[in-house]
Amino acid sequence: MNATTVVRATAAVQFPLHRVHSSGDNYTATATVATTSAIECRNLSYSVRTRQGNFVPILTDCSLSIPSGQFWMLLGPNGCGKSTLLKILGGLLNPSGGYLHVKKPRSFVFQNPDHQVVMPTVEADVAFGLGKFSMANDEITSRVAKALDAVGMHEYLQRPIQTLSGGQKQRVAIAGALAEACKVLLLDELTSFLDEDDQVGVVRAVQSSVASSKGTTALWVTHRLEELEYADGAIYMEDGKVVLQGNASTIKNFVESKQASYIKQINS
Ligand SMILES: Nc1ncnc2c1ncn2[C@@H]1O[C@H](COP(=O)(O)OP(=O)(O)OP(=O)(O)O)[C@@H](O)[C@H]1O
Repeated sequence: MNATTVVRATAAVQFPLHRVHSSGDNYTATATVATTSAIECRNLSYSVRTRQGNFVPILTDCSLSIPSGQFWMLLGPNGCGKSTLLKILGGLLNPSGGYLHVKKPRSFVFQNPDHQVVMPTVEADVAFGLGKFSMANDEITSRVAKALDAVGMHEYLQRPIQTLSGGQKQRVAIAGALAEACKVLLLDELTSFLDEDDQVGVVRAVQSSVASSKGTTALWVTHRLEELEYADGAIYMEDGKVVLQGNASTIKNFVESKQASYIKQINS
């Protein structure tokens, strides 16, 4: 059964979740849970093994649920585990334990667009990922046009990649993921190398792409509280754990009050 089709048709459906065994990379489906979420984690953990053979926990007991068709943000202090969690959601790392469900296809957009935008022109780059599907040229042209339109880059179709700004390259990378009709878009601190105009442009491009899509869900890692105004919801992490998830204003208030009490503490 195609999970995405079911989500569009009904409210509460069953998705297979995966039980992850700590000893290896094999995922064995052992449980099902009723959910309409695009992303669902239960008690997810991730450890790394040191040279001495000890396991160091990076993520502990992380549980979260992100509804389909929404734009969410993942926040927390440096080193709390945001990128690690995002990589697990993107299938780039295997968790050590817990339950995980992520709708597919899913795409990961990296912090540095030069690692992802590889073709000579904008058009060729956005079409690049479609090469793996057997798709008619008309369909490729139409998907590339729609994806570039969604990120406000349609007029750059024939532009050589090396003439683009950092923010424009980020948008081309996002368009590549949208052209492949990804259901989940995972974006790792895209705005950290951009100037203020580009930061706002990229976050708005993701917000409008999600809003105009048929059920694409985006999770955006950021340090910038001001970006929360574009989000439907957010997750706050500390020390490898999910501390809170909720609507964007709840998370903003929570982080601001933490910051205020920290400042009060160091000034006292
Ligand atoms: N392979 C690894 N070996 C050892 N430690 C690791 C490894 N991968 C991640 N870590 C540690 O796990 C913690 C979480 O890292 P991660 O990059 O996920 O944090 P982050 O919240 O994304 O940080 P930042 O906001 O600074 O980018 C850090 O302390 C990091 O040093």
